[in-house]
Amino acid sequence: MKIAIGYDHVGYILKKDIIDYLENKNITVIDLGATSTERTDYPIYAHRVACSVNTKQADLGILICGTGIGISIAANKCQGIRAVVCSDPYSAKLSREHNNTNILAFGSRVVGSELAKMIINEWLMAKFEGGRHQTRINQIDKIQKGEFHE
Ligand SMILES: O=C(CO)[C@H](O)[C@H](O)COP(=O)(O)O
Repeated sequence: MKIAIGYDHVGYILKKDIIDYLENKNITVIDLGATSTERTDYPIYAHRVACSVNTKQADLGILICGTGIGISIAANKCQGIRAVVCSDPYSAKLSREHNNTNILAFGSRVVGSELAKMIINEWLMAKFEGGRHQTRINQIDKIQKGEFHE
């Protein structure tokens, strides 16, 4: 399993704990920055991680900014990306089971390291259920392509 991770200057604070956690699970981490706590712009890293997932260089992506909001909004602008911002493990689990999310985002100003790890663990353990949920994902894909009709 390969996971691409991206974060801005605020997410930088949490990134080492998260990368260590993933590597301890024998996951290959593709670190796409940022490179320091110097102020930067989160869409850059959202785009890098989304491209890594879309080109299948990574199986999944993780994004961190201050709240997880901006970086997940940016990722969701990329075709084929279903990014979720989570601050609780239950939502993370359901986001995979029902929504087949391929990017998990969270905020380093919202969750601490231990809660972030619990969220990641639930997200990674969960499996997409398909069936009626696939129908809805197909509808989302069509909305993204401007091809959706009721
Ligand atoms: O959470 C974020 C986006 O949703 C950013 O991390 C946050 O907006 C950065 O703010 P600042 O430039 O003031 O440090």
